[in-house]
Amino acid sequence: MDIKNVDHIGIAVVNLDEALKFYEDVLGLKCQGSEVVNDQKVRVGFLPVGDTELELLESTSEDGPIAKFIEKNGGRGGIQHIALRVDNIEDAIEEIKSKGYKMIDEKPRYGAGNASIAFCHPKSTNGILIELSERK
Ligand SMILES: C[C@@H](C(=O)O)C(=O)SCCNC(=O)CCNC(=O)[C@H](O)C(C)(C)COP(=O)(O)OP(=O)(O)OC[C@H]1O[C@@H](n2cnc3c(N)ncnc32)[C@H](O)[C@@H]1OP(=O)(O)O
Ligand SMILES: [Co+2]
Repeated sequence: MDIKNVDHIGIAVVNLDEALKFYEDVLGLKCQGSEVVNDQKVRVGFLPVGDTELELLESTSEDGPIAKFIEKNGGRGGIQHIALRVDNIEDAIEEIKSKGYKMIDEKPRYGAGNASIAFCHPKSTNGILIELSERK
């Protein structure tokens, strides 16, 4: 598998606009717009940092993965996943499965900014939720 770089770090936040005050006004990062990804029940804000990005994720639904993460985390946000950029996501999924590890997504799904994404199960990754991301 050819991992290019850390595509982004996914950070769950209770409220995106509120969280951006710290990341923009204090850290001086710039949010390059936001997007609702209905498939994941999230509203996403991207803040580039060098050759990677912080992905701030606010839940758009009480039963989405970000809402569940925040609930289990005592009502606070936190680092929810790390996304690695791959060349060919179908090949990456097949390689992980063929080596006996578990994918949450066995087929690529829509990701923010029109990426193709798939999550590996935390049980297969020593407790980290890893997202594979291929950008066109
Ligand atoms: C927009 C897009 C993009 O980049 O383009 C995104 O990123 S969307 C980002 C949001 N979307 C996603 O996260 C989609 C993929 N995630 C999921 O399918 C789910 O959140 C799971 C990861 C399967 C967890 O589901 P759920 O909380 O219902 O299950 P569960 O409570 O039974 O958890 C199963 C086990 O995984 C662990 N677990 C749960 N969430 C975790 C996380 N974020 N990092 C590490 N471990 C985690 C739990 O502690 C538990 O371990 P124990 O069994 O040991 O207690
Ligand atoms: Co992500």
